[in-house]
Amino acid sequence: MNDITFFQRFESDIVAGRKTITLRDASESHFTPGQQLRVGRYEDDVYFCTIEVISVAPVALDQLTDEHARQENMTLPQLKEVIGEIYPGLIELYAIVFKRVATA
Ligand SMILES: CC(=O)Nc1ccn([C@H]2C[C@H](O)[C@@H](CO)O2)c(=O)n1
Repeated sequence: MNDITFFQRFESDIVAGRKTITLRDASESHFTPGQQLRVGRYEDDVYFCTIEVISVAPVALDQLTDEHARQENMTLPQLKEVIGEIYPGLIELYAIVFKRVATA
């Protein structure tokens, strides 16, 4: 059983440590620092790594910076486009900072 999923297209960035943050809605804001999460692919729920949560903090869409984008391994326009596709109309997000601690 996985604790969180990511779209398959982000798997290689997470495993390589290039993606160290994810922006989620309130339904996934309950994770706590120090918690280790089994990570699966959204499309098939296949486990691919374990991450440790470093921090969870609210962030508004218009407060996103180039630093958030860098941690996502994207540009800021790319990040805002992705968020708009996943969470249309959502303004209040939660930034989950993490590190990968194990791979499948
Ligand atoms: C079900 C669901 O919401 N799955 C998600 C949500 C977000 N992501 C990724 C996409 C971006 O890189 C960031 C910011 O939302 O997190 C995801 O992979 N899967």
